[in-house]
Amino acid sequence: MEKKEFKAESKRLLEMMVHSIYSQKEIFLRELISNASDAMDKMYYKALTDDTIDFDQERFYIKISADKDKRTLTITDTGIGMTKDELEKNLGTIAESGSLAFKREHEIQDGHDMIGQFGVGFYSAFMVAQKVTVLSKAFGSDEAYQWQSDGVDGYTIQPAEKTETGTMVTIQLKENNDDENYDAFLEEHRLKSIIKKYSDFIRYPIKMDVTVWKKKEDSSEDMESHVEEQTVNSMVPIWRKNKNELTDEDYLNFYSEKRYGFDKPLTHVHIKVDGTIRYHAILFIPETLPFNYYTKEFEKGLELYSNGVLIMDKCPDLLPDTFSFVKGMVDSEDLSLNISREILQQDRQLKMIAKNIKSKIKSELKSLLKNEREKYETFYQSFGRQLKYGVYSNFGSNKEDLQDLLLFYSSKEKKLVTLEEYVSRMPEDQKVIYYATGDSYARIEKLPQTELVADQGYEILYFTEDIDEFAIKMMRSYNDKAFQSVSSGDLDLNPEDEKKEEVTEDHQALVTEMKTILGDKVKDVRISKRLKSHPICLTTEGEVSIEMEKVLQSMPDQNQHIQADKVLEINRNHDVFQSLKQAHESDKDRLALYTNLLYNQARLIEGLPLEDPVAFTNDMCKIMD
Ligand SMILES: Nc1ncnc2c1ncn2[C@@H]1O[C@H](COP(=O)(O)OP(=O)(O)OP(=O)(O)O)[C@@H](O)[C@H]1O
Repeated sequence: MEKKEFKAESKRLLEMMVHSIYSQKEIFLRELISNASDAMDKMYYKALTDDTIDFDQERFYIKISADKDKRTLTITDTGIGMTKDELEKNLGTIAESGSLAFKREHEIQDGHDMIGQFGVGFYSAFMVAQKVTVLSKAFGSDEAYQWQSDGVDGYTIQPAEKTETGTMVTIQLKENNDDENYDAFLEEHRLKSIIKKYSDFIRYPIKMDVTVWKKKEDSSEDMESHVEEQTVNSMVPIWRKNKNELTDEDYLNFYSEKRYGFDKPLTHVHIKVDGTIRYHAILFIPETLPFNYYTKEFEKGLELYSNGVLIMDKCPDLLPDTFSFVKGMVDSEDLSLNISREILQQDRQLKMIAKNIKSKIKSELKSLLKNEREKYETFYQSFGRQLKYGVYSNFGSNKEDLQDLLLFYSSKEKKLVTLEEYVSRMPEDQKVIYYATGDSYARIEKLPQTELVADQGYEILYFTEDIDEFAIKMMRSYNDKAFQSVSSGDLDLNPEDEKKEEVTEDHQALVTEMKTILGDKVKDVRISKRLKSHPICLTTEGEVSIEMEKVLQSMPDQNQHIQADKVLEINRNHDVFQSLKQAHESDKDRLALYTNLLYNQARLIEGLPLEDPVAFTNDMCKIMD
């Protein structure tokens, strides 16, 4: 059977390429600079095996020049150049990568810096060019050739003059239109910023003629400008340097140059991994919350580089949501890029890097907590809430990872403590970790429910953030010690005393009557086992606490109907109890008045709104009569 070859309509293919592969026009410059860098790398590799070649670093550079009158942009390199055949083969065939062939021929393993592999990057020039001219003289050849194309009707190759070995790519820009101002690619600052963004760490100098302003020599006020050639890229990426060569200031400068944030980072982690997957990374833990952190506008992610060339501004897959505050970058030689270098082909490598990064961040935070407590607390003020969300989200699947990073205010220590510190101080007879919730430390401090627990000598953790209790309910326990709210369930404080003071039938009749008066407002009315000097308090039964009810009711969705099952607890040792008893025996209206008043007072103590403020004030007036 005769086998036929596929045919491709090259014109259509080129058109598709130019218009559908890349999402941004400016990346044409990244592609041409990468080609120039590859061409110089090839000289370097040749020199490794050929003693007659002297690889003098000084001679290798890339020059970008713009001509505003002619509307051309030229990218010149002093690399290996191309012969007539190579021009034909590499630039005349889409998807032919001379660089990939070179790597194979010289048995260069992946990850040895050369960038090109797909054989398409060059054509991205046609996104901005109406005509591209390539003038090239190959290493070891006396002849130079000019390749030219308008990207539609094929290309021409003809002999040309060129003294130096290397390549000059000249782009004749398209005419400006309503959608695009192509002239912008001739502006010094635009060119500089594109180079800085994508090609800052190309290993060869990228030179440009730059306008510099300085004071005139004869006058102190007037300024004059002159043009000088400057290298605009940093060349050696800081992440490839050894940690001991770098100072804290270097990292700080990198943070602000990269505009990761306006604050100063609290700390950084510099990672070099040389295992199954190789990568470098610099991660920063910021000090302050970005202003848009809890809005839809905030995008998490790290910069992703492949061999020093920027691939993605913010790669979200590199950071777990819990650590979305981390800033920084990753550079890997082992990524499988897709043809546009905008997406990754495989996420297996990325997943491996992300997993590794997650554990590095965790251990950095742990060491900050252990060794630089003050710094950690600064961090925690900004991002503690995020860690608690991390404990709560995904059905608590990250709780083990995060529980030792949490801090809560302690009733005893009067400062933030870890759960480990709390548990290590627990007296032997204390079975559970006590906590109390409220709007502020001062308010919790005064909660009637905390009194007996504190009297017993037990420490109470104060929860003031809406997420606190949700996170803790997800954890359930820490080191086998369950969390216990001072406002719910049986506190099991004085089992001996309780036995002595059984609830009498009279007491039971009183609270049953009070429950009838309050109706559905409460689940129950009970004689309290947790009150000491206060007459009443509200506690809850079941999973939803009063603080959780407040949070759920403030949300604009279907959770508004969720309510805590409230229990009004009465202190039988308080004088008020005697008044209640008397009213129960002789004056049912008075009992109703007292019951409603006490219930409303208990709501106020919990920071709950009064259901009927007018009725409450009327009740107050009645008892003054
Ligand atoms: N400045 C240059 N000097 C020497 N050779 C070049 C130059 N620019 C392009 N080439 C040759 O042309 C080939 C095709 O370039 P092109 O940019 O289309 O693809 P690539 O760089 O190989 O791969 P990728 O699409 O991944 O960038 C290169 O592989 C290289 O052999």
